[in-house]
Amino acid sequence: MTLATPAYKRILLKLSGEALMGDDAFGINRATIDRMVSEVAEVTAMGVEVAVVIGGGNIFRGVAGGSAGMDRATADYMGMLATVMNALALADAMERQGLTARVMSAISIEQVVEPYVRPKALQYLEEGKVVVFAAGTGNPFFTTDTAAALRGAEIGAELVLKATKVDGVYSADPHKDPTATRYTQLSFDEAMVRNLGIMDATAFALCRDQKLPVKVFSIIKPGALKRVVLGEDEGTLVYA
Ligand SMILES: Nc1ncnc2c1ncn2[C@@H]1O[C@H](COP(=O)(O)OP(=O)(O)OP(=O)(O)O)[C@@H](O)[C@H]1O
Ligand SMILES: O=c1ccn([C@@H]2O[C@H](COP(=O)(O)O)[C@@H](O)[C@H]2O)c(=O)[nH]1
Repeated sequence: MTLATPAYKRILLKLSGEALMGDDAFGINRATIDRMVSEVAEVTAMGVEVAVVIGGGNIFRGVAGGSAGMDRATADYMGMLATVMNALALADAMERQGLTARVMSAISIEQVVEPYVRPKALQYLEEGKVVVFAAGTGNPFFTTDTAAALRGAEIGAELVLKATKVDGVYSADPHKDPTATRYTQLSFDEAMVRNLGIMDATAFALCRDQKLPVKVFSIIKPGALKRVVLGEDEGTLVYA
């Protein structure tokens, strides 16, 4: 049997918090998280080093708290703590499927998870452990997409994989505009000029400046993660 050769040695996978809900209205759907983890296990089995940034939209978004009258920075800290909960659930699901996972938090919460220390994260990746980065960038007014760009650049990932509920970048939000069409690829500048809301401008700009390509693909579609890692035609490539 010939084993497929991955196109990348080290990747940064951004998992949407909202995608963890599955068909539920809120929180973490057990079957959904287990299925996502089994897809991650498939690519680690190919020898790919995987770091994950997990979102928090299934639990809390600072912008929603802010618009409801809360202090925005306080609401953002709540959002970051939501990502810690998701990271713990994800690492737990990984361990139950035989992966070794380490959660590293950008906010100090040492009784719960270890702090983010870059050399330690690199060591874990070299040892074949999956590193789950929690608490985003550790700063309010940012997003976990920006955390994915930041950590991706820091660890020398070759690609940021944005795993989400849609199968790529569209000319408009496909959940709002049924006539929107999907791009196979486009540049960061095009994505920013056209104000495409799939990632925030800070994340796009950081990836562009660091020449770190982003692949947007569906985490709902079975096997899509593996196909992206194998360099096959899947989702949308955003390049510098
Ligand atoms: N041009 C576009 N192309 C594709 N999707 C778009 C576009 N504009 C907006 N979207 C929306 O962006 C969503 C994907 O973002 P997603 O919710 O995964 O990111 P997120 O907010 O970072 O995740 P989370 O906070 O849940 O972790 C899609 O579900 C889609 O509705
Ligand atoms: O660096 C960061 C990352 C996240 N936040 C807050 O957390 C929530 C959830 O993150 P998503 O990227 O929306 O999944 C976000 O709405 C922010 O409130 C942050 O402040 N800083």
